[in-house]
Amino acid sequence: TKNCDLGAKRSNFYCFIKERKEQRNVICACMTPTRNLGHDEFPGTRFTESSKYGNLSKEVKYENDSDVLIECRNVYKSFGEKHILRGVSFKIRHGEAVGIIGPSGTGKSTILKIIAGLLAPDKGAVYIRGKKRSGLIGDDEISGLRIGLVFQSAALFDSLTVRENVGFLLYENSSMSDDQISQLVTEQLAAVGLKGVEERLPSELSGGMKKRVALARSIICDITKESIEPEVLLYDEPTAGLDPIASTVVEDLIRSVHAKAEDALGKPGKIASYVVVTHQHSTIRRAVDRLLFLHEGKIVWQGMTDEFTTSTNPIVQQFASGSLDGPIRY
Ligand SMILES: Nc1ncnc2c1ncn2[C@@H]1O[C@H](COP(=O)(O)OP(=O)(O)OP(=O)(O)O)[C@@H](O)[C@H]1O
Repeated sequence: TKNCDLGAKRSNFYCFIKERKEQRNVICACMTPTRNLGHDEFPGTRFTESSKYGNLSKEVKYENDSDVLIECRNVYKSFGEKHILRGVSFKIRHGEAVGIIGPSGTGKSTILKIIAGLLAPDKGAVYIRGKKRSGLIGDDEISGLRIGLVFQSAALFDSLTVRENVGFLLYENSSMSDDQISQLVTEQLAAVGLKGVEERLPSELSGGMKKRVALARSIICDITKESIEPEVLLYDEPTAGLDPIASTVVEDLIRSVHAKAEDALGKPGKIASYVVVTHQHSTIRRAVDRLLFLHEGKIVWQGMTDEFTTSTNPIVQQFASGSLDGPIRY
């Protein structure tokens, strides 16, 4: 593939992009704003208790909702007879780094897809900056908040080079020249610690490198636009299948592209908030600040990361210890 005629390849590339229009929306989607937001300070918090697990579940209450970017309100989702989500409610605020944890098959990936607009809830709604989303993501819902979904598998296009994968949205959507896109791709790759891999195919990368390429693809944006919307990134098990050191690299990268941190080039990160679905304790400890525990279709516990290991909630204790004894049954 690398040696084929560039023109033909580029032409195939655009055909490919056209065919993959649905998938483009998977990578990054845009929605309409209702409020003017943009600070990193958190309002004061207090805790209230509520759930069928008695006084062991915490719900964080904030003084106001002016910094809420995404809200899931009473979301239900079934697949046939399987009732997966049964009234899931939570908010993602500007500046937050949130983890969603819970047993396998409880609907963590499903909730990310609903937030990203790839699946519609059966009941309940997703609010983007206070505005109820009417349907799935569409091309006409552009401006205000970008939502990127980084798949567990990295979901790179096998027949495209790293450069084409990372620049995918810009080749299709922006008025940037090829040279500009190329330069930006190189910069974004450097921001996730990758150099000299632009012309490689995904099959020539390790699992960890693929995840980093997927991350570069999710943070790239059209720099010629006058205003660039804040972005929320959704990571679906970003460290699954990686060795402990490669996991640490990815966890630090996730932190580094956050607006509160600096990327590998020392520039402030661009991601306003992010949500990570994970099973890995290292990712919970290193990459997120607040946790939501999904079980039996609902958020049954939420708290700060440091409360995860000290919680007396039997579900959290069982999950943290990996014990077979407890309320979670397989
Ligand atoms: N498109 C679909 N059609 C039918 N069933 C689905 C679909 N998507 C998900 N499911 C089912 O919904 C349940 C929840 O799936 P989901 O992938 O959201 O769980 P999860 O909590 O992310 O699991 P894991 O931790 O194992 O990745 C599973 O039983 C899955 O088989």
